[in-house]
Amino acid sequence: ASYHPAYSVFFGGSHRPHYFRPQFQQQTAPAVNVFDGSNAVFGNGIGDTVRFPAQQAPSALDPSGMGCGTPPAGCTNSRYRSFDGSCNNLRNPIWGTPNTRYGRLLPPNYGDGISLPTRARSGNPLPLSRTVSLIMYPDVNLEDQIFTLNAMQYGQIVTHDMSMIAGSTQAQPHSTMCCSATGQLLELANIPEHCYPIVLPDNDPIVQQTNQRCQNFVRTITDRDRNCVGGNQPAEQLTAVNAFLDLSIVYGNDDQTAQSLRQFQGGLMTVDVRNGQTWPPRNMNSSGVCAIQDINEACYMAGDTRVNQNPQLTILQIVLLREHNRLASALAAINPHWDDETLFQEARKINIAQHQFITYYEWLPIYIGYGNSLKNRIIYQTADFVNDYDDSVDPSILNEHATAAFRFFHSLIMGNLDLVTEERNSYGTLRLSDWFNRPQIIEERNNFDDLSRGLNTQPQHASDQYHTSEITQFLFRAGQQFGQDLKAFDVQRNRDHGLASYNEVRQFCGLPRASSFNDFLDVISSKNVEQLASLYESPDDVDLTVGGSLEQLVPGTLAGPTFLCILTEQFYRTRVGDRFFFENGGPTGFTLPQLNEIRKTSISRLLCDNGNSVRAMQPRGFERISPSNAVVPCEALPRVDLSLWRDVNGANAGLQSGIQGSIQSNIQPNIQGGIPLGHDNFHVTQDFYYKKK
Ligand code: HEM
Repeated sequence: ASYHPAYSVFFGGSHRPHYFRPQFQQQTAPAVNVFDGSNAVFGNGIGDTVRFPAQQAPSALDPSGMGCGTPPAGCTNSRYRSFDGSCNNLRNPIWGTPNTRYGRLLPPNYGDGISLPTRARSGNPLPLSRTVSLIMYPDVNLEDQIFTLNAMQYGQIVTHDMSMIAGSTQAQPHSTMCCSATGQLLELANIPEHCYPIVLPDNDPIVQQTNQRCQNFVRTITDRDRNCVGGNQPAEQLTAVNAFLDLSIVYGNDDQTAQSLRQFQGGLMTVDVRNGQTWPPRNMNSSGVCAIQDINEACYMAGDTRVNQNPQLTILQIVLLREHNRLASALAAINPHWDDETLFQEARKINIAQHQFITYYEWLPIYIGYGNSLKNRIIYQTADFVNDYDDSVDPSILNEHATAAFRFFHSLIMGNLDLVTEERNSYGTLRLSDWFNRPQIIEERNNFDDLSRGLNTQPQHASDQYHTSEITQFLFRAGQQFGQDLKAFDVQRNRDHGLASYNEVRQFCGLPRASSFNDFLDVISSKNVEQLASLYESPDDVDLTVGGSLEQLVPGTLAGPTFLCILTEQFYRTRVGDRFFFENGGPTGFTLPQLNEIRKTSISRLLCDNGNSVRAMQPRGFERISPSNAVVPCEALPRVDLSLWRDVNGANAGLQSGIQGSIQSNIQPNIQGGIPLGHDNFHVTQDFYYKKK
């Protein structure tokens, strides 16, 4: 593929490798200092209380002065994360917490400048989102040649860990989307499910189903948004979950949920036992979260309300839940003197670290490229700590990321889920739309293991504009003939959130601004440019979700340049804005030997250790099985040696690792890279990417 020279500024051998940072920082809200230093009491050590004024100083960008979250009165300088993410940033303790605003790269583009969904520049309505979906996102079944369905599925785990629109189709209960002028959350009782009128010819089956119940919806949102922003500030949507990559999908986003999921014995999470296997506890209030047909069918409870959404998502949630209990039990055997709280928190800390390692080092390079990740300081080649925490970086999830760029990967979804034996024979398949919000199927027969192997065997759908009709015609059909259209939702959300246009973001990301549709030809095929010109009045009207999804992929990544720019920025912030990121040394971190054990983990080993009786996997589970990635017995895959967590002095585990960690972190960390990491995962991946380029 030929690329516009502008790309090389971003992704090629640039003289300015960290292109994103300075430019992005200008555009985003300046850090609001909670303290001026004089009244701050920073603790010197773990367990001290860090005090700060209960309310932040107002700023132009945050008229309420406190986002929408309720700031805690003080932070305990704990060695463990809070469940809601508060006090991760000690200067801005509500950064990244639930019910705070999404971040934004560019100012919103609301139809009325404040809160109405985006309109065409002429004032006319934009093409209907359902029409855009039908024309631009047809169902053409193309397989990814390299990556497995697990690369898609882990992506959904990552996104559920990072954000959820408050009030979305799946947020339970339907809560708020923005904050009042005084900074209070507005509770939105009795708002119907978040969906949109889609006015299309009456014979469109989805329209028939959804129009009726959505007819008053846009009006309600508009009134609410005006209230929320005091009438003169643009609305900002709220995310219902904490922004950190902290397995909140397993542990919950608040203390109450976390408590309800714990057994308070042996550090364990509560599980139900059936057929000799452990399963998440039953959700006694299945209405709205499950579409079960019989009250005896499973409907699970987890840290995230979306856990039941599709069988493969539920499998990964269960794997991560079982991993917690596996770790807690192993730690209890190694350190019999540890109490429930220490076992729970240490197991949680290891589980989160493994998840962060898999996400950043095994999964993310597939999506955003290995070289790009290295260059932008998102991953490092090192066997040392990486102390890159920056308390001026706001970890909030960007609206452009959650509502446009990251949703592009709905393209990777397959409409069928293969059941695969230990011999890697695919003997059957499940139709995705038969099993939305109906997880019982994974407890039947050998399905748990067969679907796990399917995840690592079946290819994902290619990253392109084509989408399975299982999500564009049959989403959540719950036994009906037709369901909803996820891509129509994606386009409509873009407008409801008033995202800056494709052309604006394109320019922001360093590509030339288009003044005619033909100017898009540098990155979009002529057929797609023609279709855009037939749908939209002006190149400035093209929705970010739509334009970005049509760009040719940057080699070695699964995204075009504009989405890649957004994704890269988000994953930078998610890492550098997390005081507890697993590679940081210091009092909240691991010892260096422990950290290098964490770096041995892999998605395949997780599936091996937490299946019912999975006996073999290929080493790189996100890559399809091949002679260079052949299935091997589980024991042959590297595993974290927990004996390094042996508490020799009988001291509290965290304190032990904290002391060692802080001593180690005095050694100048190697954050420039260069020391090869003794881990196979990305060596091969790296070769592959460079070859492909
Ligand atoms: C079978 C797989 C999947 C299904 C059925 C699914 C379905 C959905 C649904 C129903 C929504 C909410 C739509 C709305 O109300 O606006 C959503 C949101 C989203 N999805 Fe997916 N999805 C899947 C996989 C993925 C994957 C693989 C990714 C990325 C790698 C992804 C990224 C997102 C993002 C970023 C959002 C918005 C999150 C937010 O609310 O902030 N999804 N998805």
